[in-house]
Amino acid sequence: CCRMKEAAEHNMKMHPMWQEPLAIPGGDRQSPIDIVVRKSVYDSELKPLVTDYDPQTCQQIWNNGYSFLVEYDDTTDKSTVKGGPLQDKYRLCQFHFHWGESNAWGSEHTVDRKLFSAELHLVHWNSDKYSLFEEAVMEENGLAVIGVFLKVGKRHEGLQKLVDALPAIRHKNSVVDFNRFDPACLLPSNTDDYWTYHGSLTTPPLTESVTWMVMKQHIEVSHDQLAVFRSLLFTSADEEVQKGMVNNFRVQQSPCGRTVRSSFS
Ligand SMILES: Cc1cc(=S)c(O)co1
Ligand SMILES: [Zn+2]
Repeated sequence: CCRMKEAAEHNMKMHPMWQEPLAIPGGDRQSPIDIVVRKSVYDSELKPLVTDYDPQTCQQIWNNGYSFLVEYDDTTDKSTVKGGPLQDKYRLCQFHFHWGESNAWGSEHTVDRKLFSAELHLVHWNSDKYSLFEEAVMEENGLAVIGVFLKVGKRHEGLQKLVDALPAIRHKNSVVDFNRFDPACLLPSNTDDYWTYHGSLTTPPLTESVTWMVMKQHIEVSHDQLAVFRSLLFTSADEEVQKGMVNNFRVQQSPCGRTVRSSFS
């Protein structure tokens, strides 16, 4: 809608990270995209996703000036995803969200142009082939990101522990300890139905190393829970002008002829 475009344009001007760089590595498999359901291709070979998360590997939550990240210890294969379109096992390193200033928009991907209020990204890297995230992030099959749409409705009990930690990290570069959080509680009940395609990170360095798995089923969070996301700030405590952390989504990119496959018919 026009208000969303206005917000996105405002962001492009205000925050360097949302200004699209002139040269993008490769540039023909960027994310996010609109998922055109009638153009997606059912692939019966796609298996169910297998996530195996250990809440003990949860370490901290911090505001990186783009979003807030919940970081996991990825020095062992304790929290992983495999199956689905993936040939290898991928280690969870962090999850974060993208959201709008209004419930009317905020997601990065859309489904037949339908916008959701926010989008969760669970970021994993290929630990069968690489030894560090920093290495995997540069490689074609380096990352696997699970995307989950958030819709405003009933309160999400599992999310509340995370929401309660946000006031402590209002400013950019603030961090607090955060333990024993099981990210599986943020997944929809049905993780067998998803769309998958090859794309990129949606924030710099925008590298084209991501196998995306976008869940068909959304999760619900309450208006109040999302309002706490919007109480975060893009800016650090010492900056004279404080900017509310909202509309931290990237504008949609061209599919460039890519096919989105679905795990369901
Ligand atoms: C690694 C990474 C992935 C995504 S999708 C993001 O927004 C930021 O960082
Ligand atoms: Zn993201």
